[in-house]
Amino acid sequence: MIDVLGLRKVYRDRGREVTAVERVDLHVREGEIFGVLGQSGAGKSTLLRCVNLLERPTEGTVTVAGQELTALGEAQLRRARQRIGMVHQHFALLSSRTVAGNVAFPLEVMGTGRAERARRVTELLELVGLADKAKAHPAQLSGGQKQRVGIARALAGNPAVLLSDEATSALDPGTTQSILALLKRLNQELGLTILLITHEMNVVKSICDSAAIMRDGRIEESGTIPELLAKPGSRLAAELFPLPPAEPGDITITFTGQADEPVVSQVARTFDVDINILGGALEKVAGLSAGRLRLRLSGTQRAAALTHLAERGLLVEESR
Ligand SMILES: Nc1ncnc2c1ncn2[C@@H]1O[C@H](COP(=O)(O)OP(=O)(O)OP(=O)(O)O)[C@@H](O)[C@H]1O
Repeated sequence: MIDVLGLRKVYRDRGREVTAVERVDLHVREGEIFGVLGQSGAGKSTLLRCVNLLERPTEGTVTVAGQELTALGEAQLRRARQRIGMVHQHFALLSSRTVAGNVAFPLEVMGTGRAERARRVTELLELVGLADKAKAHPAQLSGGQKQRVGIARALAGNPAVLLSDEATSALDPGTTQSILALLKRLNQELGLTILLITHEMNVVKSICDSAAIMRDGRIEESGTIPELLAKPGSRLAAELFPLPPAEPGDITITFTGQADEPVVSQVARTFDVDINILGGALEKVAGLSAGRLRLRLSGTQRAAALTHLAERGLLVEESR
C-alpha cells in the first residue's frame, strides 16, 4: 500500500547540508498498522512527511495505493493527498472553528456540497465517539478529545492510508491507550492502512503489526513483529524486553506464542541441567504472547538442551 524506495532527504540549512533520511526502503502492506520507532532526530518526521510529499525527497520514489507520488505535479499531488489522512502530535485544530467546523474543513476544500458535508461530519464524529461535541470549540476539549477531532478530520476524504505523526505523545497514558484503541478499531473496521511514527515502545507493543527501527536517518531493522522478535540480535526484542547485562555463556531465549508451555522445566528434567533464571519479561505484542528469558545453564548435556530449545522454535542466543 505504501512503497518507499531509496528515499533520501537532505536539508540545506544556512549553507550546511543535513541528511535527515538516508537510503530508506519501506514497504507497508494494505490493512496493516506499521510503526516507525526511533529517538528524537532519527528522521521519523521527515520520513513521514516525505510519504505524502509535504517534504519533497532529494532522491527516491514514494508510491501510495498504486500511485507514484514522486512522479506527480502539484495539482495532481493535491488530489492524491486527499486520499492520505494525517494526524498530528499537537492536533493542529483551528481554534476559531467548532469541532464540526474543523472536521468539515477538508470537505470544504474538496468542494463537497453543504448537505453531504453535514451528513459526513455527523458520521465521522459518531465514528470517533464525539457526536455530542459537534458545537464545542477546541479550547473546551481535553487532549484526547482534540485528537479524536484530528482523527475525524483526517478521515474526511475517505483515505486509504492514515499517517500518524506522534499522535499520542502529548497525551497521558490512559488517554494514549484510548486513542490507540480507536486507531486499532478504525484499522479493523475500515481496513485503514496506518503508518505511524513514535518514540514510544508502548505504541508499537499495543497496536502495530509491523515495525521499523530508525536511527541516524536509516532503518536498522524492519518486518512484522514476530519476524523481528525471531531475528538474532534484534533491537526491537531487546527494547521490548529489557534484561540485565549478560555475562559470557549466558543464554537469552526469545519466544512468541509458546508462553503457555513449561519449556524450561521440561528441558531441565529431560537433559538434567541446572537452570538459573537471571531475568525475564512477558508481554502481549501484536496480539501474541511473547517474551524473553535470560538463563544460565550448567550440566553435561547443556549443548543438547540448547539444541532442543532451538528445535522447539525458540530463538536461542549465547552471550560471548
Ligand atoms: N527543515 C529542516 N531544515 C534543516 N534540518 C532539518 C529540518 N527538519 C529536520 N531537520 C533535521 O533532520 C534530522 C531529522 O529530523 P526529524 O524531525 O525528521 O527527526 P525525528 O526523528 O522526527 O525527531 P523528532 O521526534 O524530534 O521530531 C534532524 O537532524 C533535524 O535537525
